[in-house]
Amino acid sequence: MSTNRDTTTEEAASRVLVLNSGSSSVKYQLLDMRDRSRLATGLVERIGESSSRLVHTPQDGEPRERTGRIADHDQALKAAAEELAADGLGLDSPELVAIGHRVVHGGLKFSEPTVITDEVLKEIERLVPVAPLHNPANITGIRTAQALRPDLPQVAVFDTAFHRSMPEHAARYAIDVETADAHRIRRYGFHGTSHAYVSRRAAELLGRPVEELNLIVLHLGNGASASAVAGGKCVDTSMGLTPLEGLVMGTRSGDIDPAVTFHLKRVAGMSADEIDALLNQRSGLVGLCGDNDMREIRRRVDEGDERAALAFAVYIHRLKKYIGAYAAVLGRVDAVVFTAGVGENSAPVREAAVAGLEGFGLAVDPGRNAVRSGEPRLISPGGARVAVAVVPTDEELEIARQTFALAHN
Ligand SMILES: Nc1ncnc2c1ncn2[C@@H]1O[C@H](COP(=O)(O)OP(=O)(O)O)[C@@H](O)[C@H]1O
Ligand SMILES: CC(=O)OP(=O)(O)O
Ligand SMILES: [Mg+2]
Repeated sequence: MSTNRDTTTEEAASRVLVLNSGSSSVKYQLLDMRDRSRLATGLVERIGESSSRLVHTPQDGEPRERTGRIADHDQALKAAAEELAADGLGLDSPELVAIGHRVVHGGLKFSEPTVITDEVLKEIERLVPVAPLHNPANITGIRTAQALRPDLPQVAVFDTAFHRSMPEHAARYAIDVETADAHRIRRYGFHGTSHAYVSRRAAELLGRPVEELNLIVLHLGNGASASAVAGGKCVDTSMGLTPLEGLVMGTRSGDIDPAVTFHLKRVAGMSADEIDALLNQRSGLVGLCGDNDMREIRRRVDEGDERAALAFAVYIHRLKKYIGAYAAVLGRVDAVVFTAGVGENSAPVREAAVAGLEGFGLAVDPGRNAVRSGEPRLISPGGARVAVAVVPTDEELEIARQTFALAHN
């Protein structure tokens, strides 16, 4: 009898809550892993400001909105828990099997999803200086979730994990080896959950095993990174020790001459913290033109705004350089894949990124590129040597999948 009941309970317990805590936002999703359906999704934005906003969307209902100051990530998560409870999906449910957390920096230790122990949490804390915008928020999310459900496994899924396969020559900076090793200075890479998921989905779209494919994946969100993926494994990626290196982003500079920092210190008298804030928060698209939303930038470009046009041109030029670099790293490219907010939605970015790269076998069909869809799709012309694709990312589903698999073992 009791065995039967246990089995039933185990079968019923199939829900995973996923938390993706960013510097000023929390995205959350409650998924039922039997059919991977989303029972509820939500977003808390502008945490810490007076204009905070929570939007909660139940599976079969209308979105509900709360406005007014949400002081920190702890309050944000508690507000999300209240919204879930209002739908009968409270965190006290016995059907919840685990909580999965996106953790941005996993350093050298973590290359797999990991059940969070005190020791694991200490290591995530130790890595705060190399992910100052992200790890502190991830830690608060973990602590609040632990307090709400101390009995449940809490699982960390690391942005860095997928990139641990990078060969040493791609992960090393060309600086003194002893200094680098003493301070664990190397290239870690981020957005790995997205790069891995999108690579697999791109292979499905192309109808070929991922093991046979060489892909360039362009994750263009507010943070942005490019990866060279050979046979499903990352061989190079544009972010480094921190998520500051590489592409031009919403507020981050991406690649600059490291001497710019000494120059700002010596000549402009700026402190390390001031330079950090400049490069992470007041650079990139926002630094170049005052806006970081690609929709707004394109609107301004279309109206003839010169600063927006320059920002767009700098963004595209950097993107092209990485496409070219990764074509060289891979030797042969089967597909270039666009993903994340900008990559999935901005036809002008995709068109401009590939323009002039016919010599690499790259082209975009204007009709296909103009299609708006939530589905993976090809945007290259029929018969093109290299496929160009749009593949929506789903970091939350991937985190849920990995969390569920680990909680069941
Ligand atoms: N329709 C659109 N056209 C162009 N850009 C868009 C569109 N929708 C969203 N974006 C861009 O996507 C960005 C957010 O991407 P997202 O992947 O959600 O970022 P993050 O996860 O880093 O917050 C926004 O800053 C905006 O520039
Ligand atoms: C690592 C990183 O840049 O993440 P996000 O794009 O969420 O800021
Ligand atoms: Mg993102």
